[in-house]
Amino acid sequence: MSISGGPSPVLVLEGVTVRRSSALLLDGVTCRVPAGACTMLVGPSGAGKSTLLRLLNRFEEPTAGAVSYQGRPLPAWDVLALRREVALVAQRPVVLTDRVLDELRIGRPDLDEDAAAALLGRLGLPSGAVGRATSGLSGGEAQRVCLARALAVEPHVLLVDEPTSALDAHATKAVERVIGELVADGMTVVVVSHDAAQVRRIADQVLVLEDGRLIASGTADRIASLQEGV
Ligand SMILES: Nc1ncnc2c1ncn2[C@@H]1O[C@H](COP(=O)(O)OP(=O)(O)OP(=O)(O)O)[C@@H](O)[C@H]1O
Repeated sequence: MSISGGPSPVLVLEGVTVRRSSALLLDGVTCRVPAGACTMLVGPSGAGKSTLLRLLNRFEEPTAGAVSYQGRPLPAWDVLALRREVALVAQRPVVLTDRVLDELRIGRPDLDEDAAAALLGRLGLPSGAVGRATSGLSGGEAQRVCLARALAVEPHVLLVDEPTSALDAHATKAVERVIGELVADGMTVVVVSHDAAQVRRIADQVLVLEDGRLIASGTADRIASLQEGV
């Protein structure tokens, strides 16, 4: 149970600052990511959203402050073990193998073809996608293959950076539905989004970043009313 009595935080940031060269990417951010909920990171371009997301599985290191997962500071975790539990899907899809099935087996070599096809189908990809060459995937297809690759490992926490930025409305709906199902099944999901309507549809908690600082947090309704000046 958390100190505040709300849902237990699975990830905690305390006074996190990230400085690269002379740039201040994050400036003293303190926040909690509750377990089994969808937390969304919003804010203008360059606000530090991707940087914050990447801190959560040690693709970035803080210059000051600390991040902990399950009550343990991240440096106390074996980094590969951490990344199996806390999976990140980057904004730009990067495929590493020649075939979609091989891609989904990178972190889960025993994944059978039917399970892989079912996972892709949940994300709105057509049957047959599992047998395709990765070289012919569109940006939106590659984005979903990368999401499926992360889900194949069955992480406890899923970090996704603008997962629907290259998708049409139909595919966006499929991805949002899957995120909702994962959260209903107890997964913790953190999503970076620029889509205010999407935030209202799927966020349990919203963290608003601006110029590297956390300027507001709360439910989607609370954040919407703050932004409307109500
Ligand atoms: N290695 C780096 N060195 C210097 N500046 C950097 C570095 N990495 C990122 N930045 C800058 O830090 C700021 C925050 O970047 P970040 O990618 O976290 O923002 P963001 O909120 O995710 O933006 P967007 O919505 O455009 O994806 C940006 O101004 C970016 O140019």
